[in-house]
Amino acid sequence: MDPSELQQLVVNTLAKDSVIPDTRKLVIPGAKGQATTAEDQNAVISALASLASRDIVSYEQHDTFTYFLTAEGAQIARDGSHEALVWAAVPAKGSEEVITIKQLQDQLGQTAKIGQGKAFKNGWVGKEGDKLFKLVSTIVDTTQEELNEVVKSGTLKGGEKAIAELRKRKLLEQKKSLWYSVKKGSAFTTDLRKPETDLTAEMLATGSWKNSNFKQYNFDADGTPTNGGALHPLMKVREEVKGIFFEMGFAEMPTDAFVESCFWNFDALYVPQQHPARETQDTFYVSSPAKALSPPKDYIDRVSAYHIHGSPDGASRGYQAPFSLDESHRLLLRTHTTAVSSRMLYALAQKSKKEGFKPAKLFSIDRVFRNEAVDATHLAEFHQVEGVVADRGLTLGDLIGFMQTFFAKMGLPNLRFKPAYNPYTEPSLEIFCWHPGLGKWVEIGNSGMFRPEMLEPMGFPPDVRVHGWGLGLERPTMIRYGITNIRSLVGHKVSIEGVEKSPAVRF
Ligand SMILES: N[C@@H](Cc1ccccc1)C(=O)O
Repeated sequence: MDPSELQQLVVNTLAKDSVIPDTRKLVIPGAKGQATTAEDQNAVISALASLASRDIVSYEQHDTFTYFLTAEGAQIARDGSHEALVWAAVPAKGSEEVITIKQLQDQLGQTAKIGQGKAFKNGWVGKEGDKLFKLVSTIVDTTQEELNEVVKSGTLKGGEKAIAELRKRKLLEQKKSLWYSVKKGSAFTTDLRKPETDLTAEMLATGSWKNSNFKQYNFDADGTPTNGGALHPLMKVREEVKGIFFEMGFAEMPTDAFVESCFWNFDALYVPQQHPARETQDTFYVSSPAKALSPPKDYIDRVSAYHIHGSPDGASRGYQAPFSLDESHRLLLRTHTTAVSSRMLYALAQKSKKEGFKPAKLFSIDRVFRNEAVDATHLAEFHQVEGVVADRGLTLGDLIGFMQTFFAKMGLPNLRFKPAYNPYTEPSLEIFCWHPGLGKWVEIGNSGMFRPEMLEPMGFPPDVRVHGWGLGLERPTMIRYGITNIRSLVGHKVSIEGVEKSPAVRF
């Protein structure tokens, strides 16, 4: 039967009778008698499930065991039980006819063997010597009757014990079958047309809207996700960090030049030309173009003099090592954002010569490059956050105070500092924060007071001090999002879906 016809039959029956106590009794118009068989219940349940999903009906499932005959059972139902066949084969008492056990076995074979015992036990058959005779003139073959009842009704009125007995004798087999009782649902209707979801121009024109069944609005439905762009988690954290800098009165430095000269990346920062960090294992050098544009001549001369001899007043002795202009003009991928700070501080110093010194608070957040072995926590390119403050008479206390405020705003109120070495700062401090998740102090950044050997050649007034700090963007982001392998944050293994679903960050 067609599934939609079956659905219609169900609702029509409910409209008439208000309940269907047993779906096995559903009557199909035109067909006679019991309409749906045990097998039909599969079609019934799919029709009911579909109606119930629209609240048109509700139903309950029930189960019943039905029974059918084995081949031997079917034979007995037709011919009679073995014991009845034995009884039928032996003569009445006192008859002329005589049959011995042996003759009975020749005549009935297996049946004689199986049936004899029961025929004796039932008191149907007796024995004189080896001759058999009937003890009663009529018998009731219960086994045959029961089996025929099963054929007719699928079960036995005699109940479980009788059924168990027949199953033990392997005359019956049992099958579990399901059936259902059905009631009207909260949205009961006999109109099963699929509800319309759109009101069309055609419906209005033809007037068919008047008789249409419209689907209800579902105000609880989730909207379709919008197909817009999504910010990468790193960029979300960057926005938050930027917010902190702006809140603290910092201006953003331009960080668009990934390629820098050795001069701005190292020399201007008083990093000795013989420093191991300049070696190719740490720095990506650029081969083409081979040479950077020259920085202002007087400035490079002063930088060179400080590198070789130190300050004119003798307070610094410099590195007492050669300074190569060729080395200065090499190009590289910047290894830290302090390359940007050096350009900006130089520009600030030039401006103060003309206009007088004005304090400055500058920050940058952008990409840097290091020729490092890539592993779960290191990439060859990553992001640095850097803050630089220039003012008259700044002290180490100002730097520490600034960092405490800054990191507290990032949700890291617990800081510790450890003396460290940077060629361009003295003193230098490594920054550690307490990581409650890991239960230990983790290093998050590096900081210090920029050296006079760096600031004096730039041309700052002598009492101007500059301090700064830098940190990676990746580590706080990974901690924030619970990411343990950096390659699931950056690179070709990043899941776009993960990026789209990553929540916004609020420190
Ligand atoms: N440039 C340093 C960070 C730093 C910035 C400013 C001052 C001191 C240190 C680094 O790469 O780790």
